[in-house]
Amino acid sequence: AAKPKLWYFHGRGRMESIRWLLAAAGVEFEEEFLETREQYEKLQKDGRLLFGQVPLVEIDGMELTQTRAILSYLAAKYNLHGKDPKETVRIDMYADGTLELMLMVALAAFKPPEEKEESLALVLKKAKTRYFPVFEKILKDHGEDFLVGNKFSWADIQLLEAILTVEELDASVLSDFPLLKEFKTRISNIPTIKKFLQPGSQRKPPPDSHYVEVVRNVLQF
Ligand SMILES: CCCCC[C@H]1O[C@@H](O)C[C@@H]1SC[C@H](NC(=O)CC[C@H](N)C(=O)O)C(=O)NCC(=O)O
Repeated sequence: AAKPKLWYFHGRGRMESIRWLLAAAGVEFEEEFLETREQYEKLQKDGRLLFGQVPLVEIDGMELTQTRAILSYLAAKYNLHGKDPKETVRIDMYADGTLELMLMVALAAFKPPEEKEESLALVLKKAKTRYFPVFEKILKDHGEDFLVGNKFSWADIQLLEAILTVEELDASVLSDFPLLKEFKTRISNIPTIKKFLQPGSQRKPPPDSHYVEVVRNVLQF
């Protein structure tokens, strides 16, 4: 079967969680990077963007947009969702929370310097006081290796992405969360994830000014 093809900017943004999920599932994917307004307008003109927006993922003969919908489809397809609706809703709850935190980081890149610093400080505060304590307690309460059903799921992938992203803001952020530290080591050593964390993988770097400029130019905002 054809490899999934991802259409987005050459940066993290809303697509990075999709890259993480595919990589963790051991699925090879291709990428088309939007660099010009013309590319974006052609996707729109060709009717490939449901609401005129990217991420766009071509997979299984479909053209999928809406990040959460894409992630849910991929989680189900690659057996990274729950075994029943009760497990799936917990995975969705945990993933939704970490996705919100990731989006805050992504959007901060587009703010003027002082606002950006403020936003990232708020991300760190929320990670330390809202999100990470919740996940530390979940791991403590059920004493299992994974967040849900003692089986590796999309929620674990999202949490690792969030931990590594927040550590880029403050390397000591896990000092009060011993179980999250162990979780990070455990999940990072899963072979497909270990490979994605090596240099040269399709994982994208933090946003830089060039990336912000390209996105602004393509989306004209
Ligand atoms: C670091 C880059 C992430 C920040 C920039 C991204 O976040 C968004 O604010 C913009 C981009 S992503 C690009 C943006 N896509 C979305 O907003 C998708 C939202 C959708 N609900 C989803 O979940 O996929 C876009 O196509 N906009 C065109 C426009 O709406 O007319």
